[in-house]
Amino acid sequence: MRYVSTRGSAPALDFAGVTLAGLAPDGGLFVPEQWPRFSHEEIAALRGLPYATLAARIMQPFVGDCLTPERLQELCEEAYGRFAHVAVTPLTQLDERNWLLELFHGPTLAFKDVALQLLGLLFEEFLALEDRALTVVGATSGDTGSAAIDALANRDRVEIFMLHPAGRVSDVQRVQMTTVLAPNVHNVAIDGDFDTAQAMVKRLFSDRDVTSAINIGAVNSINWARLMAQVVYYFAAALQLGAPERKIAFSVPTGNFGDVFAGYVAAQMGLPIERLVVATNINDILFRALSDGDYSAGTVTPTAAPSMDIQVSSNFERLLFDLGDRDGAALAAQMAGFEQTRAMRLTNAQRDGASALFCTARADADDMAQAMRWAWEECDCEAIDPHTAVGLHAARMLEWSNDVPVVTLATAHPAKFRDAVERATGYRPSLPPRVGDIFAREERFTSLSGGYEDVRKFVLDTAIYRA
Ligand SMILES: Cc1ncc(COP(=O)(O)O)c(C=O)c1O
Ligand SMILES: N[C@@H](CCOP(=O)(O)O)C(=O)O
Repeated sequence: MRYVSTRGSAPALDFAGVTLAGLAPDGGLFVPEQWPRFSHEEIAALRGLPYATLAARIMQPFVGDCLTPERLQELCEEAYGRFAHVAVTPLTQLDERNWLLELFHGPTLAFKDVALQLLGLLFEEFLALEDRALTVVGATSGDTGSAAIDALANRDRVEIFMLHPAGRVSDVQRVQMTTVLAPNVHNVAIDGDFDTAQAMVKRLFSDRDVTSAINIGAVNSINWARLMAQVVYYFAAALQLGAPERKIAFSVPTGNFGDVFAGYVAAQMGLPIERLVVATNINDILFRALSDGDYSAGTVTPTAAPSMDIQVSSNFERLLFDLGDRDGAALAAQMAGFEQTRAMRLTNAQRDGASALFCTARADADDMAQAMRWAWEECDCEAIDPHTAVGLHAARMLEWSNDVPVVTLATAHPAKFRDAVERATGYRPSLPPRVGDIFAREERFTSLSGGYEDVRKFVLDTAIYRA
């Protein structure tokens, strides 16, 4: 399998190449040259497999000959062996139509662990083969940071700089990152929001002084391997609910458009998906883009679902590329316009293509609180976090044909956002024992307030590994 850039002018790479490269050198995002496709019979044959085996089967066509099937299976067993639930991503039924897909049984309590536990192992594998080291630079609104740090702390040949927006992550998210004192972990709090941090990270990838000094890599959903691993749980859930004989809908709390794009990939691979609901909070650029073609970034408003406080949704570019006849030059021009003005209109082809599979809904603070209360009061004391609540609100307000099960992705453990859950329901979820005594530990991070130049200097001065 080869991978091409959404902006059309970077050389194609294999799976190991894109895993280590992160962002394409032309500023685009890597996507597979074509979508692998499973037949109805091949999908039916996946039913009942243990999660790690299912993961290896779904991912093998993307990995190609960069890993043998046996080695991929071993890595999946190691990555998913750390999850606290034997099913890895279990389903819970809420009522006759609604289900939750619990994606928070990994070490850091959010769906990011599903991909990042594997990505840490893939880095180690490919870096050893190539005998080199990687300096990962990432941006987080809270969950990617904790999951990536857990996955990479103390690993050989890799170090991580993680930028989080100061004061805009939950207390649990912050200490999950800042109490990891491993020498290869560098936490940075920046002045600004997640979009500012993500823009800095992308800029570092195109800064010649940086790329000639360090081998820069990515753990954000910029990195194709992140999305590939997230495709698996769409299959896992749909197979349990009757696929491929039955169509399933998914409601996905969305910020950077990575998780829901993984659902789109599952559909391209042949999984019968009725609809993908792009559920946003009031930072609603995707809601506006999908409902009336207006992709323009406003300012970020802090909400009770801080991980989705995003206005520039990185992976939307991957969808626009696929819906626009994969014309990299045209998309490069469209994205350059967006980067200058922070606004763009979707073309008719992009809008029509998106509406065939996606629909969208938006949740404000009351909607989120009501969804958390509904789950708690009407569904046998089911505590859900505010991000999941955005998805559940959308799942419940949209109209569905009779026999379609609707699966809301439960993207974080309620204890990660226990203040918001308590405000809505009166119940304060406790942190599971696997998180340990994080509030008793020493915190360490560097605060940088001077913008891009400060961050760049810090990375160059601090990096352990050199290109
Ligand atoms: C808990 C949680 N839910 C939902 C999202 C949104 O996912 P995505 O950015 O892949 O759209 C995030 C952040 O990515 C998150 O951390
Ligand atoms: N919500 C994310 C934002 C970064 O998204 P990513 O999926 O591109 O890594 C976070 O928790 O950091």
